[in-house]
Amino acid sequence: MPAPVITVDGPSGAGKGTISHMLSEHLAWRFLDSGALYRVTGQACLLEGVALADSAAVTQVARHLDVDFKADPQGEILVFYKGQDVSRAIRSEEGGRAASKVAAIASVREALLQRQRDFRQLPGLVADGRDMGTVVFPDATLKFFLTASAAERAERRYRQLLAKGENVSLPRLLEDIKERDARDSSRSVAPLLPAEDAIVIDSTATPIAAVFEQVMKEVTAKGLK
Ligand SMILES: Nc1ncnc2c1ncn2[C@@H]1O[C@H](COP(=O)(O)OP(=O)(O)O)[C@@H](O)[C@H]1O
Ligand SMILES: Nc1ccn([C@@H]2O[C@H](COP(=O)(O)OP(=O)(O)O)[C@@H](O)[C@H]2O)c(=O)n1
Repeated sequence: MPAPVITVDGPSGAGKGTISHMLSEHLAWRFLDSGALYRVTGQACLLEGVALADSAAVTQVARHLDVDFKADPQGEILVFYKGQDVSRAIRSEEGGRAASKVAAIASVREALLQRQRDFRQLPGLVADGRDMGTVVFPDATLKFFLTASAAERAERRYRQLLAKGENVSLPRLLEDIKERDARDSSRSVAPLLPAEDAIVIDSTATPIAAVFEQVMKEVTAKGLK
C-alpha cells in the first residue's frame, strides 16, 4: 500500500500553503510545496542566465535542479538552491511570475514529476500545488481545491508582502494574480482545475481557522486522524 496523500490545489493566494502546512504539522506528515520547485526552476534560470522562453534550456535546468528543503528551528521550511538559501528570493511576485512561465512548459513538468512523487512516504504526505490531485497524485486519499475571489486573494498577498517589508501596490498585485490565473488555467498541460473528486472550498469570506476546521472534518471522516 502506498503512503496516503492529501492534495491541496488552487489558485495563488487561496490559502493552500497555510492550510497544507497546518495539516502536515497536525498529522505529522511530510509536506510537498510543489510551487517551490517551479519557483526554484525560474530562479535558477535567472541566476544561470537562461531565457525563460528557451524551453529546451529551461528543461535542462529543471532536470538537474540542485534543490533542498530544510526546516529552520521555528518550523519554517527553507528552500536551498545549490546550497544557497533562496527562500526569500523565490517568494517575490517576480519569482511567482517566472515560476508560472516555466510551469507552462510540458517538458519542465515532466522533468519534475518523479521528484514530486518521491515525497510520498509514510506516514503520509500533504501536497500543495495546482495539479496535485489531477496529475501528480491522481489516486490521492483526499483532495481539496481551495479558492477565493481574485480581489480577496490580491488583498491577502498585499498584506503578506507588506508584513515582509516589501514595497507593493495592490492594483499591480491584482493584475498579476489575474494574469497568473489566466496563464495557469489556459495552459494545455496540467491546467489549474479541480479534480473531479476534489472537495472545493471557497474561502472568500471564511477565516483560516474555519477553513482548517472544515478540512479536518473531512480528514476525520476518512479515518485519517
Ligand atoms: N481564509 C483566509 N482568510 C484570510 N487570509 C488568509 C486565508 N487563507 C490564507 N490567508 C492568508 O493569505 C496569504 C496567502 O496564503 P497562502 O497560504 O500563502 O496562499 P497560497 O499558498 O494558496 O498562495 C497568507 O498571508 C495567509 O495568511
Ligand atoms: N503544482 C504546481 C505548483 C505551482 N505551479 C506554478 O508555479 C507558480 C507558483 O506556485 P506557488 O504555489 O508557489 O504560488 P502561490 O500559489 O503561492 O502564488 C504557479 O503560478 C503555477 O504556475 C504549477 O504549475 N504547478
